[in-house]
Amino acid sequence: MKSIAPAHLPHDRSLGEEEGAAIVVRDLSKAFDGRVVLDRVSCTVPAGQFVVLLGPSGCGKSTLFRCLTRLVEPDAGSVTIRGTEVTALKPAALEALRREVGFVFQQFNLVKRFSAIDNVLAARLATTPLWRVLLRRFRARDRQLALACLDSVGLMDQAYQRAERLSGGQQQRVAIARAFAQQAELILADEPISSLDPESSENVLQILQRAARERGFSVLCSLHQVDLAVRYADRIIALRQGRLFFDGPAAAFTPGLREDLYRAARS
Ligand SMILES: Nc1ncnc2c1ncn2[C@@H]1O[C@H](COP(=O)(O)OP(=O)(O)OP(=O)(O)O)[C@@H](O)[C@H]1O
Repeated sequence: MKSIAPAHLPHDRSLGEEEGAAIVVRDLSKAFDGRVVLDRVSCTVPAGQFVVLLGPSGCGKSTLFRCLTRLVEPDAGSVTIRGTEVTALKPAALEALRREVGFVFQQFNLVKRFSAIDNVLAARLATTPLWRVLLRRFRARDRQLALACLDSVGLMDQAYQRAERLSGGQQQRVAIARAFAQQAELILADEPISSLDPESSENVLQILQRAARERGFSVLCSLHQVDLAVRYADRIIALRQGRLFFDGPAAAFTPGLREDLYRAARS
């Protein structure tokens, strides 16, 4: 890995900032086959903020995402989610923690032949007795919650439509409604708009931004679209060649920094 300049950190990261944070990453490192992909990355996702993770292709964004819930095991460093040190958890506790995180993926991960509402109800599986799942007899309160979540992403009128009949943007909104229905308060969205058209992309980002501003969710979302990141995010974390390049308010991510971030990848 090439040597690069130190990270741009507009704030001094104080312990105060980490207190009550949704995610605290400390000195996280990961190598694949001896090649360093994350190199002592430290960053913070404050509670109740919409944070966008940026960086050139191959800089380690997905690896960082996966390390957060140990879908990929980091080699060193720590991750703390809402006060729990994820990197110290035993398997059962790790499973329980993962159920408390709403995941949104690029490929939506819906059951295509199920209706929108049944896909959202999948978020309630962990707390629903098996017989109810098998007979698709979800509790009335779970159905009400699922409908409210679909309403909050503008899809109440599509609740009984099969997922496969919805547009890509609508399917991604169902996936977000499913994350809301988990009542997880932390959403990890890995490139959620990469297969969407511009209008649907903005729609999805508005929903994630509102989830933070109006509902107090903490959202970490990786994107390739810097313009959209600057417009929608409260905070930006940027990686370059596996190292932290920037961690601060979106307003402090200047055009010069943006140019540096992507120029390094081209050189
Ligand atoms: N399981 C793996 N085994 C070996 N190498 C891997 C593995 N996962 C990722 N890598 C490598 O790690 C580097 C970082 O990959 P990662 O997917 O984290 O980057 P990214 O920033 O998310 O890229 P993109 O924006 O293109 O999705 C890449 O060089 C990739 O080839």
